[in-house]
Amino acid sequence: MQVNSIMKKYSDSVVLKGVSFDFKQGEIVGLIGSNGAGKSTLMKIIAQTIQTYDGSVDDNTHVGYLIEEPKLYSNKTGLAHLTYFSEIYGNKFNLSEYEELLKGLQLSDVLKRKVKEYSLGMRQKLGIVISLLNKPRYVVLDEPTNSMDIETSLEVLQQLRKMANEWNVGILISSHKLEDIETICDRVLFLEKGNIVGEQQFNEQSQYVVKLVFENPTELALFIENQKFGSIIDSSEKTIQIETTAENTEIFQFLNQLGIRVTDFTSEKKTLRNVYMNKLRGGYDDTKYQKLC
Ligand SMILES: Nc1ncnc2c1ncn2[C@@H]1O[C@H](COP(=O)(O)OP(=O)(O)OP(=O)(O)O)[C@@H](O)[C@H]1O
Repeated sequence: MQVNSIMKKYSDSVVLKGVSFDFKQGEIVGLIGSNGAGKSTLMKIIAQTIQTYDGSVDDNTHVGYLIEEPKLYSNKTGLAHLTYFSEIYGNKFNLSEYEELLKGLQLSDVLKRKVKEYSLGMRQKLGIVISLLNKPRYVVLDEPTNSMDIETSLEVLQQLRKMANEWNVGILISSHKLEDIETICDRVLFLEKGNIVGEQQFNEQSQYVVKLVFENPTELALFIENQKFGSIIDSSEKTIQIETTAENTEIFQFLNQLGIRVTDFTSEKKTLRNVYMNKLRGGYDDTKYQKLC
């Protein structure tokens, strides 16, 4: 799917300012950004529930979506919802096709219960299954795990990964739960004030951000000239930061070979939270998260 230069205005306020990106079937792409950044608006445009905007979205004819709360009927059972929504999409609901998914989401045993007896998380999970009923090539999920506990979120994320792999569905998922995004996504887009301001690719290997402080600029220059650990993300007179998959011991051995002793060394696992906070939000202030009462 190709999203081209999307612009959206509400009255005088421009909430999307020319957003472009693409994503493939089978790929899971995360969308993160502050409150009001424009994530839901962008997702509604892709899902075609908003139709007035500038720009274009190619290949969005087979899109399933769950944006905000799922629209459910409290007096109807889960099964009745699946039958009803399948019919809306012109299909007959075939339980065997969705059995594994429903089981994986712990919904099989509650399908005959009325939705008014469902917890928030169960409703959300039913909404996810409904979004998959029209055999979509792409699914857009706006904060699908926001009302779920850690274990339930993980169950859902596992099932979404399976859907992406086995049904070749491309998934665009937004969340403020960065750990969820990090667990499931192949790639993450950062949306701020209506613009995509960054992108992060995930690979299998752990990445570290290593900071080294040298005794003098000459030693720093010697290190830069010879190092093959990874890309340099920042450097000053005696300090350097690199992104690397190397373990600390490998770096120390290398420094020994060069005859260099550093005056400080820190290594931090690169998480989505520290990339997001450091690069895009001007730093991560840990003190804000100290006990507040
Ligand atoms: N129907 C609407 N009419 C007017 N303004 C709207 C409408 N829907 C959204 N907005 C405004 O558009 C901006 C983007 O909202 P949107 O819901 O897309 O952000 P978001 O990134 O999904 O936020 P959140 O993380 O809080 O869900 C906000 O300033 C919001 O107030």
